[in-house]
Amino acid sequence: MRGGFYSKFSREHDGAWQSSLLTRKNLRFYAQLVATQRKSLAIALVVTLLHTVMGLMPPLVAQQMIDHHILPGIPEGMLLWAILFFLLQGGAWFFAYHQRLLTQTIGQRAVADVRQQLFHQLLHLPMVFHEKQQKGALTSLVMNDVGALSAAVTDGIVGFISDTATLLLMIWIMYRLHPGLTLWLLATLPVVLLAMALLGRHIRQAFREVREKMAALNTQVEENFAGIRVVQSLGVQQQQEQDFLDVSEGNLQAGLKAMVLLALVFPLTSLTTGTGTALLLWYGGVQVMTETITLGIFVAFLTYLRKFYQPLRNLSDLYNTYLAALASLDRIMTVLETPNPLAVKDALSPLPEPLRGEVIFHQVSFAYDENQANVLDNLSLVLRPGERVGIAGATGAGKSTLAALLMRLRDPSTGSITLDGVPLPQIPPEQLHRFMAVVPQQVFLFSATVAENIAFGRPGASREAVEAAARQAMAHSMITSLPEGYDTRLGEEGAGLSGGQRQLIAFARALLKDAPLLVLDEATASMDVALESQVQASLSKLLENRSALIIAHRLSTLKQLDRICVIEKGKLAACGDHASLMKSSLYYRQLVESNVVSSRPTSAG
Ligand SMILES: Nc1ncnc2c1ncn2[C@@H]1O[C@H](COP(=O)(O)OP(=O)(O)OP(=O)(O)O)[C@@H](O)[C@H]1O
Repeated sequence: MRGGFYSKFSREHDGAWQSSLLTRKNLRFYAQLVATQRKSLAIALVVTLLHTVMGLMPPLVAQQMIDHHILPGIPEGMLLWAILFFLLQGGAWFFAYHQRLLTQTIGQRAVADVRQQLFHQLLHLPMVFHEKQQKGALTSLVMNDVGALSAAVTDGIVGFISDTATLLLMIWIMYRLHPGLTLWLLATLPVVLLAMALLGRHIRQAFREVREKMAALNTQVEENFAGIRVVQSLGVQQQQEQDFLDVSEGNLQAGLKAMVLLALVFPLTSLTTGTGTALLLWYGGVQVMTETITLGIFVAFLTYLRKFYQPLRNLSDLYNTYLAALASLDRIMTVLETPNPLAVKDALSPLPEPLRGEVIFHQVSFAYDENQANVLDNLSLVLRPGERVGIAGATGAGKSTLAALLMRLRDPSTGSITLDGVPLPQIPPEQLHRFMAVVPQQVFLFSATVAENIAFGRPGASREAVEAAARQAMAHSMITSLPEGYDTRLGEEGAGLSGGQRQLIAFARALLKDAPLLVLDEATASMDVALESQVQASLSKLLENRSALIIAHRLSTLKQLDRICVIEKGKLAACGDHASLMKSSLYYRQLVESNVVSSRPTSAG
């Protein structure tokens, strides 16, 4: 229940994080992120430079006041200098405020864009991708990793320029004031940089560990809640709690380690500022006494010194933030760049409307994994327009897989499936999915109202349309008996409804979609006998003017259909109506005799 996708990415990344700091790929991605906001970025940069310059002027004004007015005792003009000091300081604050607003806006917009891109990609990546991922890790990717990227984009670009400019300008001003004193101060720099680099490295590692543990914790929480029925019914809460405690402890320890290291940053900076100040007081003080420098210059230096280490610390923080983001960026890029084998292949050829609706499976073979045996084997089947075809077969014969291929949740390994002569991969997905409505074996309902769940396949459908579909699906009386009828809010994954009730809602959902082809995969399997009989009775009406592919075990369902096709171990064994199959297909006869295809109410679907 742990690690998986997320930690896999972390491990892959471990050896690479230092070298991949500024790869062209990463830079291109950052550039793309802010490409739509070039104007805001340019304004932010101008504002940043104004803030930098204005912020560094006041000590020079103070120096002028001390050296040219206070020490010689000339009060005239002092007020003007004081006003200038105030204006510069006020201007610096004004621009600092706007710089923050602008950079936050740019960063948050960029992050919202990435989140959107990721969500889009994840919604479109094929089942084979999702089956290999843990939901918690994907949630962590969309939330935490994108969040880590946010800091790098928000503070990164403008922050880097602002701090570098501040540092360089400050050194230049100080050098102009007194080169000797400046070089004296700069001499302390290598020690400070080395200390910061060493500490930074450990902090980065600690934070990476925190994020990995967090992802594992996320996965564990999500899986336990998603599988709460299993956990409770097996009575394994204690074991799960213990597992949680272990991961949580790991997370705590990693967090504490990171905090201890972070706590060292402030004393370290204070120590370096203190050392610098002590040196300046001693060396600079002597210079003042020997009149090598003026008191004004000395005071200006002291003021600059207080500001000197801040941009350095910012740059080091920024470096950490960027590296932290890099680990996330890697994971995000890997998902964004995962090729989608189900993507529309060649040039799209929108089907001429109205569709005839002929579906042809031509020599279709399919295996879930390259190394596994074919689940469908050279299967050819034609669904004529308006035809209702039943699919029968033993458990595991490949019936649901056939439906999944038709819905293009997966593509055949070999062979093709065409709709009106056009291969499915060339049909725009919206058009393909408008063509069919599905009632799957395992119904998924969202934590929304019953009405919203029914309207899921046709957003914006009116309440009347929703109710009409529910009536058609025999779901109306069940829904009106719920506490708030159609407005009853369901729990996550439809909690609060029985399996049969969920299937009724899925039926209504499919009918509201009003698609020309209805795919039912054991759609009545969870209903009780009475309800199922009602749905059965109205099935032929439901199927009026529609083609249908109906996977069923129930003889009464299959008998209503135009044709029954029997699948035996992934191969098409026979097709025909019930009577002819009983005569011609030994396998079908066996299915009926062994009650796999059954008229008894206990059988599924
Ligand atoms: N996601 C998957 N990954 C790997 N193998 C799978 C997957 N889904 C199904 N299979 C395998 O493919 C085979 C056919 O499964 P499928 O669900 O199509 O059978 P079915 O005929 O619909 O069975 P049932 O009547 O029990 O629903 C089974 O052996 C099953 O184990």
